[in-house]
Amino acid sequence: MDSATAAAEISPAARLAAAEGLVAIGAQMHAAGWSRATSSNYSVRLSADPLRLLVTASGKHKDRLTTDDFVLIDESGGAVEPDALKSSAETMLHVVLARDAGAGAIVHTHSVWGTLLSDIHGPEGVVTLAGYEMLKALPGIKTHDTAVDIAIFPNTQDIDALAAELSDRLKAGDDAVRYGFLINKHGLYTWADQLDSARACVEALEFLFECEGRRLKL
Ligand SMILES: CSC[C@@H](O)[C@@H](O)C(=O)COP(=O)(O)O
Ligand SMILES: [Zn+2]
Repeated sequence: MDSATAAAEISPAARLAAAEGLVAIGAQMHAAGWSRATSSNYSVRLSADPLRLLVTASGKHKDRLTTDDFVLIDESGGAVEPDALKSSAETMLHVVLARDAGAGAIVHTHSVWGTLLSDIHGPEGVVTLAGYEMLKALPGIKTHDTAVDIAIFPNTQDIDALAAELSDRLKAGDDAVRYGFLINKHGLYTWADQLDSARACVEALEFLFECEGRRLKL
């Protein structure tokens, strides 16, 4: 067995722990109203080199995930194991985030406030979140006295094209894709080194989207 093959072998215990964490995230995101009607996808990176990600299978209700509802994928977005379920339609976004942003866990949500804000600010291609204490829940932010740009990409069913555009912006060090990004009238992607930290990022960003949305309404 060569070293790459050996490194690609994922221990059943690590895979099960990741799946259990993702099942719990699904229940939480659904309960919050951010993953309704089979929307959303989530992943955990189990190996960086070679890349191995455990990603949700496509079309699953996120409040009823089981540890069998995940697919182990490689750097091409293909399933590693035979007879695997079909992985998320948005698998390539997870691959790019794990590869080019160094994400250890990725969470995609479809909240009402994120969807509305992505529409309202869609023409500018960015929504700016400024001055909120909750910004300190994002990695590395130590004060409310700051502003975070969240990029808004046009929605598309061509996920390979979106993944390529995202990759270019991550490699260019674009600040608007540092903490997450929105897709127009679609939803949020955010990530962190661990699933628990990614959960904090989702909760913070969704809170901030709701603040911005309600502020506009008021
Ligand atoms: C229910 S529509 C949402 C989908 O089109 C997609 O955006 C999504 O988030 C879930 O797709 P999936 O293939 O199940 O990962
Ligand atoms: Zn989606």
